[in-house]
Amino acid sequence: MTAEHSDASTHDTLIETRNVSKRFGGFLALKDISVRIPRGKLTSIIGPNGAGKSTYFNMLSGAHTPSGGQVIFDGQDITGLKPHDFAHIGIAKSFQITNLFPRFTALENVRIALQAHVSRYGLWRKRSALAGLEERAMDLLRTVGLQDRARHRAHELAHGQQRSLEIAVALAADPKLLLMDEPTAGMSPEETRTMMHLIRELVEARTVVLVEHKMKMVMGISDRIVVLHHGELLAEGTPDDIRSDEQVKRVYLGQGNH
Ligand SMILES: Nc1ncnc2c1ncn2[C@@H]1O[C@H](COP(=O)(O)OP(=O)(O)OP(=O)(O)O)[C@@H](O)[C@H]1O
Repeated sequence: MTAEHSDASTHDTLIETRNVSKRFGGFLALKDISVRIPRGKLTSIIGPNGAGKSTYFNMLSGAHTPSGGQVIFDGQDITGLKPHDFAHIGIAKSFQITNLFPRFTALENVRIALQAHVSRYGLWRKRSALAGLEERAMDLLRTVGLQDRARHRAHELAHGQQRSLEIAVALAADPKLLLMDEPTAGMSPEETRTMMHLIRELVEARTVVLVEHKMKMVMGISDRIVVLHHGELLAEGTPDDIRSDEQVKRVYLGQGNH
């Protein structure tokens, strides 16, 4: 199924790439990718190794500037904006690489992130904005299921809990779009289940895009799936569309991860 044939055009689009390409020297890593990511849904980007998933993710997060094409967010052309501007307009990302302060408690990590968000907008002048930070930090810890770990230092938390804490830190900026790069990487089956459940809960209030290797996992929780292959858009649609797509079957056949 291609972008033209999908029903994505009937959704309310939050972010969209129009004919986006990315060149690294002489190598074209992404070719004319046109995709609409619907608001309030979970969209997963999948594809075999080297398909261009990370490159595409980096386009959505602002880490890379497209070599061609446009990125439209909430109706505005944001192509070429600086990475920190992406954060300002409501795009947050949660990485595999930890960005926590390991010796600070879980609560302190989230409070610092909230404080950074509040001061960025000059809201610190309002005393009420600062006064509520601790409570809001606790609320965010509750959202990610870490309320019982608030006073634990980040480095004392289990791997899965650290990933959940990173999500709380990302949510501190109250993003419209949350981008997640392999949120269950290195997790135990139990931690993976908890994280999948959390991601589904997050989608109730915002738009989430994730890049994931685990095909089974994304099939179970995603509203929409984008499949990349050799830098091209191979297929796009609901998990059922993707499961029955002949081209996708061919690409994944024999890989043992479907
Ligand atoms: N900075 C770069 N310079 C040169 N080539 C790059 C760069 N980043 C990515 N590539 C190439 O672009 C292609 C797509 O890479 P990308 O990391 O986006 O794929 P991926 O689908 O995320 O792969 P994986 O599943 O292995 O992480 C690969 O062939 C990679 O070698």
